[in-house]
Amino acid sequence: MVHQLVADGIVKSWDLRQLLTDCYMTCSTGEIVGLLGRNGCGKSTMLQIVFGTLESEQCRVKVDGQLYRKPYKARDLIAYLPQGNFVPRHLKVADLVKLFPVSAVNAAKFLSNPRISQIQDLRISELSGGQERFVEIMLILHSSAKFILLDEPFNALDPIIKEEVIAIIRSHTHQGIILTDHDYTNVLAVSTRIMLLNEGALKQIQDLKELEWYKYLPENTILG
Ligand SMILES: Nc1ncnc2c1ncn2[C@@H]1O[C@H](COP(=O)(O)OP(=O)(O)OP(=O)(O)O)[C@@H](O)[C@H]1O
Repeated sequence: MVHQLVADGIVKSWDLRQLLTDCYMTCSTGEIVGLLGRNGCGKSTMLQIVFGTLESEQCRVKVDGQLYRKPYKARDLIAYLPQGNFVPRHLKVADLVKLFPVSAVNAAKFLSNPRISQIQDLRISELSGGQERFVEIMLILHSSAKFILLDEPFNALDPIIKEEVIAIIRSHTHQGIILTDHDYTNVLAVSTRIMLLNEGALKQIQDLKELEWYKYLPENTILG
């Protein structure tokens, strides 16, 4: 069964500046929605509002028509990888699956990943920045949630690991994924649909040339 998340009428201001002006975002399971936009345009803000941890002037988040006021509190609904590191640093990698909502099957999959199994007995504080980010991405992707929000998943990862993460994200077709990252080439590579947050409005990108028209990319970046 395909599930659909709709975040409707997102309005958010900081002080006198209206950052998000009536944005409408959808994501179905099986989709990977790439959210692009310039620095400071409000991508992280939008993801936190959809997750439910940041208050907004207005936003209705519905999944399959049911309204959720605090989506993050609903069981198996939505998981969020924040921009900064979030796992407790004193814990061992193998113990994380006991703390986060991960099913037994998914815990086994998480631990059987070759990169994870190599470091499973180490504490988070003993990992490199890239290893820590990889662990966090894998943990969130292996949650039981129907929808996954990923804020800068490729940050700190080297090219080979980025490729692996792209393959893992693509394989999670039972979930709906919304991701944002400054590494736009990887966002374009992994996404099945692209949205651009531009001057407070969310634009559906049909033709990648539009990313130049909205001045997100320099002219002639997209060939053809
Ligand atoms: N707690 C806050 N108080 C005031 N302004 C804030 C707060 N949090 C974020 N902002 C402002 O909201 C704007 C959007 O921030 P946000 O982090 O959502 O942007 P972003 O598109 O994710 O940026 P980046 O691509 O640089 O990560 C920024 O101008 C930021 O200064």
